[in-house]
Amino acid sequence: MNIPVPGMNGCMANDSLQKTRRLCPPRVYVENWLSVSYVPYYLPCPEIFNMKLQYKGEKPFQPVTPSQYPQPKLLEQKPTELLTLTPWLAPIVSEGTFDPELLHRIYQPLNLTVGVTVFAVGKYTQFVQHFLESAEQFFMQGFRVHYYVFTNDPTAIPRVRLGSGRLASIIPIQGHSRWEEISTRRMETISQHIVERAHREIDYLFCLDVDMVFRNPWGPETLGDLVAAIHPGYFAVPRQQFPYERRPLSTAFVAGGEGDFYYGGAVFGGRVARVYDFTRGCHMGILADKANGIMAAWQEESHLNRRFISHKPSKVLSPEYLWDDRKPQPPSLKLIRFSTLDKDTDWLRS
Ligand SMILES: CC(=O)N[C@H]1[C@@H](OP(=O)(O)OP(=O)(O)OC[C@H]2O[C@@H](n3ccc(=O)[nH]c3=O)[C@H](O)[C@@H]2O)O[C@H](CO)[C@H](O)[C@@H]1O
Ligand SMILES: [Mn+2]
Repeated sequence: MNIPVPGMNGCMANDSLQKTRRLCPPRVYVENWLSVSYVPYYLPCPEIFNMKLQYKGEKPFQPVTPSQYPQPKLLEQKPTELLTLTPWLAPIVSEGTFDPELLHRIYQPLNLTVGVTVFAVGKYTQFVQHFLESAEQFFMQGFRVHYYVFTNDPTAIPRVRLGSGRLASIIPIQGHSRWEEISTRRMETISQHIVERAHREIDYLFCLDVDMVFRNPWGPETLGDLVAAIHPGYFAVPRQQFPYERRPLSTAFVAGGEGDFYYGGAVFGGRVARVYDFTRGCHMGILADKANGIMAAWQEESHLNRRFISHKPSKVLSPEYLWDDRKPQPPSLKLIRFSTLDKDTDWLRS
């Protein structure tokens, strides 16, 4: 009696594989009618090469969070001590939580190139010089850096002297009359730029606002798969008061008990492939909203916050990395690394 061995069925049963059939080894019958096959390791069994992994689509590799759990509070322990781990065990980076020299020695041999996208459309071109000069002083010192400056007016972008291993590309884009459109379109432009070009040129990418300035070192402690920064205005606020999009019609909708931190749209990043998925996902949400005639409360920042709830950042930057000059420095922040300038918003957006 011939008891088929499950693992061999594919090889033996396929009529089109007569040749293979001849190459399969004879079965050996042992006690209790157990059939055993001795299969040479390199037995040609061509159908295995036709077997493809069935990719199941996008599934976040992390706990999904419709569940209610207590809001993580950055100032949970003492008013001057920041939380250092999120509930999903991602580090929250702030001064004193890392050794900059050790991290430098760990990351330096990897020969990484870190990209930066920055948008300067219309009057916002005036921020580029200060942004780049301060970045040259403080951003990823000792690493290769590629700034991608997107603008509707390349002639208005100043030529800033860059250190060795650092370069800037000026990329022309279309301008839009409404500032909300300019800000929101960044998700689309960044994802396209990664596909068309940046994925070949950089390892990590940070996407930053231009109306900002670096004031202290920003180094490899910020590198991670997917990185978010806590917004300076909401780190001591109950989640119910976060300015999420609250209308269920929007794809950026966040329900009452949801949300970890309120993140700023001015700083996010990660490994280039992860930033691609992230910006593309946000862009899809923005497109769906457009089709439904709705603009989220804080434009792409609302979509970014929605996405970070279901696609948790692997690293969170404290407000040291996203401060606002219009606020006094609180005792909980030992230093300010990157901050929004006090700007004349009405004039800029007019
Ligand atoms: C600190 C922080 O998290 N800031 C966010 C916040 O307000 P902000 O007041 O910081 O927004 P903003 O005026 O800086 O605009 C965002 C960015 O878009 C670019 N831009 C905008 C308008 C324009 O005419 N030309 C131009 O180039 C520029 O790079 C600017 O930095 O909300 C915005 C969306 O509403 C974005 O999510 C910002 O990142
Ligand atoms: Mn800004």
